[in-house]
Amino acid sequence: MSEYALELRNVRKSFGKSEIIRGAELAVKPGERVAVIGPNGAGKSTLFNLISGRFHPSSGDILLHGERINHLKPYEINRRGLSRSFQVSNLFTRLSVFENIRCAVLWSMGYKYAFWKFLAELDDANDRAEEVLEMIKLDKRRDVLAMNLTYAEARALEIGITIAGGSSVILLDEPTAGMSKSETKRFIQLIREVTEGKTLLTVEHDMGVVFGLADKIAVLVYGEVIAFDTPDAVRANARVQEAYLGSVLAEVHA
Ligand SMILES: Nc1ncnc2c1ncn2[C@@H]1O[C@H](COP(=O)(O)OP(=O)(O)OP(=O)(O)O)[C@@H](O)[C@H]1O
Repeated sequence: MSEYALELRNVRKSFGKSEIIRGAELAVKPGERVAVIGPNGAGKSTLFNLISGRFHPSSGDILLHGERINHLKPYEINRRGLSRSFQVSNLFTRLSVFENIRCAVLWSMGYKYAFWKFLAELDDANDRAEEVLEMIKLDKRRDVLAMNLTYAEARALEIGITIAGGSSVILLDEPTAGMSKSETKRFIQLIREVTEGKTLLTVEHDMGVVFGLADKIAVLVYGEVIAFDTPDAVRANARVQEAYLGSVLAEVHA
């Protein structure tokens, strides 16, 4: 077993002639919470798409628990224990909160339309769905249709769907985007709770969230990880100050 939950080794990705990811390196230990930050267009979303299998690297390796996942499809990577947050628009809006979670649980159990298997597993799926509802604090909203949730509740449901299958590596793309300050604060706490003991990667622009949530920060600039360290070390890193964080921190302080 590898020492790392997730590893990127000299990962490159080009679209046509433009190289967007240029030799990215990252080694995340099990249980670490990592925020990926960087200027607009640095390649953060592309990196997430590479890790979750939506894109394949042009070269280099991506390893999940020591196993190469470069050429696997998203669902194959998911089956190996990596789960990426779906956007709110991917919720089943006409299903209840409970049913949304149960779908995610059944999917993770490998339910493949076999009715006998479905019946045998339904009790387990129901129990797990109830457990997840409590974790995301939507148990009192269990029968509400997803389309009738508030924005923050819908984002909590999205997190619930992401963690429902028990994946050990979780990718969240700007989990607090669009939330008010007080919602954001509560949500950071929720994310901390539901990802306890798991490996977490987030893409984040909000520095309050980054410093509130992350054990480590990966700074991506022009498709390269120029720093990967604790928040304090990254804050003090001259190269990061120069390339990115200096201006962002000045803004935050202002
Ligand atoms: N499928 C694609 N085909 C061509 N170019 C792409 C594709 N996906 C992303 N790019 C380009 O890659 C670059 C990096 O985009 P990406 O969305 O990964 O950056 P980002 O760091 O997530 O940016 P932001 O912070 O603004 O969301 C951009 O110049 C973008 O136009």
